[in-house]
Amino acid sequence: MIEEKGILFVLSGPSGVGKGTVRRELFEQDNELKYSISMTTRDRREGETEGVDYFYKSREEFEQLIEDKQLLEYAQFVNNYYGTPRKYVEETLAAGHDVFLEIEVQGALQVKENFPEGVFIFLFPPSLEELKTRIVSRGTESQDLVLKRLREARNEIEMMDAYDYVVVNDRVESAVEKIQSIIQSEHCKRDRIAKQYKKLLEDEM
Ligand SMILES: Nc1ncnc2c1ncn2[C@@H]1O[C@H](COP(=O)(O)OP(=O)(O)OP(=O)(O)O)[C@@H](O)[C@H]1O
Ligand SMILES: Nc1nc2c(ncn2[C@@H]2O[C@H](COP(=O)(O)O)[C@@H](O)[C@H]2O)c(=O)[nH]1
Repeated sequence: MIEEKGILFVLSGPSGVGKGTVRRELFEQDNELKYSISMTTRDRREGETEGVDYFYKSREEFEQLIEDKQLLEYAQFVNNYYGTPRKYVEETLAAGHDVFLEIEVQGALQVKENFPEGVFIFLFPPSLEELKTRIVSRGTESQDLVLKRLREARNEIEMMDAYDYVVVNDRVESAVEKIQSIIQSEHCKRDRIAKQYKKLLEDEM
């Protein structure tokens, strides 16, 4: 019997490129995908909700999660920890659902080691100038943190080659459309492989 596991999709990209915006729009349109809510030690922003945007943890709680191996991956990004709960991802994939992670690059590379069959998508800004405009106009970070995030952006962009797909977030709708096409084509690809595998098994019997 062929296992019908879900597909793991990972979206990364520099801070402020629009990952959250694109992901929320994608989820408005696709109710089959499951979003993995991350853990973080960063302070809750105005308008964010515990258990919707993140699970907010103290540094001690987060370090305990690391020690207990409850995280699939984790990273320190501009003074805070961020991590993906292992149990949710493994159980949801095993139940046959696709899981969507929105995480930074160091974490995505860890996921790739454990899930090389995952689909890795890098969201790219139309320009570095526009990236700066977006992160500044969001108005959630101090000037100092904006600068740190922009510095990190350059390192993240250098890792873009490790991804399967690069999508430019010029307009939200067109970025969402491109990601939907990627999801559909990955399903077609896996269906085709599963059929070939099934036929191979039948021929052998
Ligand atoms: N295609 C777009 N055109 C113009 N503005 C956009 C676009 N996509 C997102 N934005 C705006 O850019 C800002 C940053 O977007 P968002 O918070 O989604 O980025 P992010 O990549 O999730 O950032 P972070 O990694 O810091 O959480 C927001 O104010 C959002 O409204
Ligand atoms: N490695 C991980 N990175 C994560 C995770 N959840 C979110 N993130 C990324 O962190 C930065 C900053 O996020 P912000 O909400 O403070 O703006 C951004 O790139 C997120 O995608 C995670 O579980 N692991």
